[in-house]
Amino acid sequence: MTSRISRVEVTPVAFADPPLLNVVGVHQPYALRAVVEVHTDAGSLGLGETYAGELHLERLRAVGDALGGHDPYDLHGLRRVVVETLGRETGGGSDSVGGMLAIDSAVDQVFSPFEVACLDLQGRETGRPVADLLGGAVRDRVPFSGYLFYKWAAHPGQDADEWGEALTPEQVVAQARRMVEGWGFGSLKLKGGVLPPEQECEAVEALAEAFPGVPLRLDPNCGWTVETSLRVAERLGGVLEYLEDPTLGIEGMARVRAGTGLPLATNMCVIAFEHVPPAVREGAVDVILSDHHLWGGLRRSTLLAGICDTFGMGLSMHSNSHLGVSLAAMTHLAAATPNLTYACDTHYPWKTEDVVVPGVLEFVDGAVPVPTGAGLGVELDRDALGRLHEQYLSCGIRGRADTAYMQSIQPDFTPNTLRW
Ligand SMILES: O=C([O-])C(=O)C[C@H](O)[C@@H](O)C(=O)[O-]
Repeated sequence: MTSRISRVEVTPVAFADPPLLNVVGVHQPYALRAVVEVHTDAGSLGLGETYAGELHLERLRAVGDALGGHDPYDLHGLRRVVVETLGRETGGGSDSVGGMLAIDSAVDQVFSPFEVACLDLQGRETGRPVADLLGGAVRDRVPFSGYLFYKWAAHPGQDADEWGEALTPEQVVAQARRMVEGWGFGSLKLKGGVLPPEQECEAVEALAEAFPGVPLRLDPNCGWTVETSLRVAERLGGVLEYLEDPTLGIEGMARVRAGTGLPLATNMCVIAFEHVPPAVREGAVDVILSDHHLWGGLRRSTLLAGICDTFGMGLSMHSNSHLGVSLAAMTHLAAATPNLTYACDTHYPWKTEDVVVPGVLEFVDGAVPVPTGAGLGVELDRDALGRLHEQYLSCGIRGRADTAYMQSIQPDFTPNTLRW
């Protein structure tokens, strides 16, 4: 008998997050995620993880309510349920709302954790890892990049965290050393857009000197004008493997790319399939950072990989603060993506709490061995899930607000987008 979805649980959680600085402000003391559980009448379970802003949670719950009786192997039907449910909610009708990027991208973001959960469930029922359901693993370990941030020593009113302050090139190098020694990362990415570009160039040059031969990336999240981007590209041309989102928009990125031989990467001007044709036409980017949370799940991310292959573009992977269910999904996806040409981003080393039972997702030489168990290969730690849910209820944070949080500390702060 075919199993049917009998129950969906959506549990928002909050986990401690250090004061990591970026172009729009600083991370709040807690990052939010939602854990999605899909249960069937046959007693099977599948897990997904996603963002946990309030509107997103509402949408997840609405879809969860609509999924009773659905076949967890029918992923096209699952997408139809998401489209119909969100369409009802917004007054829009179907997936072909074209130019309405907001609803298109909401469909992808809401669909993603349910698709991951259904694939996890299918894998558990068939005894196969999720990578096998995506075409099979082409690698048994997935390399990740050490993700460096400028940061304060502590959130206001708290004791210094174990990482300490990182505002100078020396402190950034010390942070990198800790990442490399602790996790074995073989490439490093610095989140920029925080300090004037000359200072960020000095930090990258210090990294190059401290870690000769290690591929480096700098990502100012559109903090710079085209002219500044070109100046930085010239200065760091011999040091970076790619420069990520130096400036705003497809047109701006195309102008930078026309003036430099340094590869340009993005997770900001190409974040949906409809952005690919103009980006290709304009010659805006060399590398796309995929993200299954944003691009509509694991199978659509493999579609994106095919498109990158077709157009000779490189493929890397983006991350936001996340927990173990997401890391497992990212790892299976990367394992089953032959043309993943760069080490993936991950925020994982920055978290001190998780919802999965430890032991499966251990970094070895900067890579995560692909879990070999059925499905995603990770199990929920129900005590931890309960604890982090309580933390969500008590922390008062209900959405990501890096700028507002920064302004509560530095009232005259405005985002650094195109500042320099
Ligand atoms: O590569 C990126 O743009 C990111 O990783 C986005 C994240 O939100 C990052 O900026 C952060 O965690 O502050």
